[in-house]
Amino acid sequence: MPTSWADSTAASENAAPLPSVKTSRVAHPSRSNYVPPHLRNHQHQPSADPPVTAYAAPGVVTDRGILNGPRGGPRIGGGGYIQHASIGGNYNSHGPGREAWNGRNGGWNRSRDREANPFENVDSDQVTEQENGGINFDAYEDIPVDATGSNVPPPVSTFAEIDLGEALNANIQRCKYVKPTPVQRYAIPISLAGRDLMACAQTGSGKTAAFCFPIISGIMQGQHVQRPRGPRVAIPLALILSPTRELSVQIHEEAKKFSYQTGVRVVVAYGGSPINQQLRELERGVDILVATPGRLVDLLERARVSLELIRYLALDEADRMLDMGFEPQIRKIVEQMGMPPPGVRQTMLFSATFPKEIQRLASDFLSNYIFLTVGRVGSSTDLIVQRVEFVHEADKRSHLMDLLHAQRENGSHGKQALTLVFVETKKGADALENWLYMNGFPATSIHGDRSQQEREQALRSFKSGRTPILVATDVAARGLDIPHVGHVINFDLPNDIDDYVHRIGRTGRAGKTGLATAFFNENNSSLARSLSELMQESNQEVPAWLMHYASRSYGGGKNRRSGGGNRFGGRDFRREGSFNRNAGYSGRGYNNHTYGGYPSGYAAYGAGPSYAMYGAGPGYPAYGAGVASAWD
Ligand SMILES: Nc1ncnc2c1ncn2[C@@H]1O[C@H](COP(=O)(O)OP(=O)(O)OP(=O)(O)O)[C@@H](O)[C@H]1O
Repeated sequence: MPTSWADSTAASENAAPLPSVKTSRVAHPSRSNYVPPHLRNHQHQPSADPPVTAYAAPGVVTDRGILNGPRGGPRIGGGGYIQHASIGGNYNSHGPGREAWNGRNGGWNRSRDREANPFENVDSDQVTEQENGGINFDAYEDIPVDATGSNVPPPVSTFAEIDLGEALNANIQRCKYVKPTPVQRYAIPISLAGRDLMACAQTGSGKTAAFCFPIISGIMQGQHVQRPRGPRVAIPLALILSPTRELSVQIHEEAKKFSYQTGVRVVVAYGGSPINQQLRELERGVDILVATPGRLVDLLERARVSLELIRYLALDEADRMLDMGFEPQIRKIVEQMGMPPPGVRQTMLFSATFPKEIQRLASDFLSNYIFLTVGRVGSSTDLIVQRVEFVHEADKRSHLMDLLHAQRENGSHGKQALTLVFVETKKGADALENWLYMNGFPATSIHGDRSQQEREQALRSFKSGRTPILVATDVAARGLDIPHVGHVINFDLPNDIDDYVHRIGRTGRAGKTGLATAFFNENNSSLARSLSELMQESNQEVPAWLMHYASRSYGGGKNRRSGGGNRFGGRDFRREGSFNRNAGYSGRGYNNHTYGGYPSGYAAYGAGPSYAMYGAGPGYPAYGAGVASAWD
């Protein structure tokens, strides 16, 4: 377990063993005040978020109100964030061509629109934290990095080494990003060189900026074709797709920060919220469209968006996007709606997990791409302390209660430390939220049966700390970057180990430490092997009983880790002899660069022998051509 990157404040909430449990239970709230979940949404007035409520406040708080609190307490309603809109200053134009296409075409009508300053809303705790140290990059120095493909552009060590444009650099500073994270160091130069990319890097390691920066910079500096001015058709230059609405909202917020005063306009479109509002935003011009697939297909079918000038396509959580549920929609968007083909557009796929079969599907969307892994593919970060406890189904609730009481008594659930509890089903989420409430724990929930308004409200309430427990289905498993999540509890374990990786990745982000607890029982036997492998790879203590289960289990069809072994290296599926789609992928010119713990100065590039190994870090053996990956 390495030292924490950043999070000295979280020291109390991570590695220390959970203390002895429960003493007293909180008195049940008065039933007369109890409002069941399905009715809670209808009785509140919009208001701004009140101050964070102490965890054991006398009133039990849900995301929609204090249910048994004192009279006159803060009312909680469905209102949005308070917007402190201010006027954006000059729109800097960078590089030739920017004015040419923006002023007259599909771009932003600057004279009419004033750009709100997205940095004015940044929560002050976050800023202070970042100013006080941000990421401890020392923890990254020996992270193994592997890049396969032809002529891999060299990485950078600082943002200053790359020409991202003055306005974007100013925003990077406003974000307090002092230097690029490892995935950014490699991915940004690759993308700026115009190359397609499939990138796999650990949760919370800064992938959003890794694909946003090159897109924004490219649009700022690019000579783009003039966009015809259709009456009502939006013609973006870049499309960023993500699997969930909340993640699209988050990417949009991030991208707006990065593109502040660059002249690049970012719009978001996602399901469950009024389409008319989104259409109005689109009509005002769009350079980068962030969207969920379903809503985008709707907009395309209404002919309100055209993809014919897409220059950049990014798929966040790309493996999820190409997994069974989404693949047909993604294929439709990418292959059948007029988007320029691979090689004409630039395509970037990012995730923390990339199963081999998904890589194969994804390669249809890419041209001569580079496969980049930063850290071990599909691994969790070592900064998350993982515990697995054997808990029978019938004992789960009381065990959860014990954990929460212990947290409370230890003061590790302070003002901002949040707990995310994953369950398998939507009904299960409602039931557990309810039960927590009945036991005096302020909780809210997020799942697919709640309205979008309720989902967003729940997330706000959780982020603000007003309801510091969020019960969630997998809808919250991927991508969400919620500061101060100190503990992720897998009340129900997922069936797929990759889902586990994403779930626990909601803590231990951006260099901070975190704690993940899983309740395991016979029903999870098929996960035992992949879970124990994952834990071993992340230097976690694996209980003997789990090893025992693992030795009896053959892995499930969905547990792609089955096979064991150290999986670093050899995971670009093109390395396997069977892949024959494009002769260029094998043999000459297809090189492998492994940078095991090299902080800078990557000497060898280009025409080395195929699968050459550069600076392999200790413990990360090189896999040559034809060596099977651990997924086999
Ligand atoms: N260069 C940087 N310096 C400091 N902080 C950074 C830097 N890059 C990103 N961050 C911060 O790190 C956090 C995690 O970033 P991000 O959400 O992009 O992670 P991710 O890799 O996409 O995670 P996930 O796999 O869960 O989607 C964010 O709060 C982001 O602001």
